Amino acid sequence: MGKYQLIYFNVRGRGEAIRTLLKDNGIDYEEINCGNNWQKEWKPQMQFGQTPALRDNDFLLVQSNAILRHLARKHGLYGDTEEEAALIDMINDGVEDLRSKYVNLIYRNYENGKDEYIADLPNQLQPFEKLLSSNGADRSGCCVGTKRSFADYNLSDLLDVHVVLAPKCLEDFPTLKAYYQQYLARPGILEYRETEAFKQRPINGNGKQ
Ligand SMILES: N[C@@H](CCC(=O)N[C@@H](CSC(=S)NCCc1ccccc1)C(=O)NCC(=O)O)C(=O)O
Repeated sequence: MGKYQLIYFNVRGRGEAIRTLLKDNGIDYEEINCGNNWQKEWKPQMQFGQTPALRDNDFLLVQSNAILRHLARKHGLYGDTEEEAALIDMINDGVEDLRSKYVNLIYRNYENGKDEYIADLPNQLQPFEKLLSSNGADRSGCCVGTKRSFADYNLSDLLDVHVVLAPKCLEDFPTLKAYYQQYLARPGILEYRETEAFKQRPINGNGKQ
């Protein structure tokens, strides 16, 4: 099997959960920055005219959550039972709901919407706190069961960008805070976050965070 190619802009955005899954699991991949000639060269190749995309040999896949699930199926990151897989899907869909709200704030309503968004953030984080508390995720670092899943990389990245937006947003959520600190302490994540590639990469495409 050839090396995976992750085709995305040089931002964290919807690509970072994929990058951290690959890095933390020692899965080799090539990063392709499609920003240089997006409209003419890359956009027409994409099934929905969007990125991120994962090239897996001759197989090209778009939609960030489909990419996460594809890698999870191939690399044992989708739980041990059908019920665990369903719960992982449920949490990942919850992550997608909040990520969509975050993306809309960042790109469409930052100046006027930031204060209201941050004020409502506890209501958005509470369901994750309750779900992860019921699973002892503060100790295991796993949102479902006792094995990390693709939803852990997506949720951890979501918490990461929200801690930048609202540094104290986890102070009232001890499980989420411990779970996020567990993520940051993972050797693969620590090593990756020390790279220049990570440090120089903006969170979003418009410079807002
Ligand atoms: N559902 C898709 C969404 C992919 C997506 O939005 N990709 C963006 C890049 S990732 C991202 S979060 N972009 C934010 C752009 C945005 C601007 C304004 C409002 C909402 C989003 C993209 O390809 N833009 C270029 C283009 O469409 O020509 C996925 O999860 O991969």
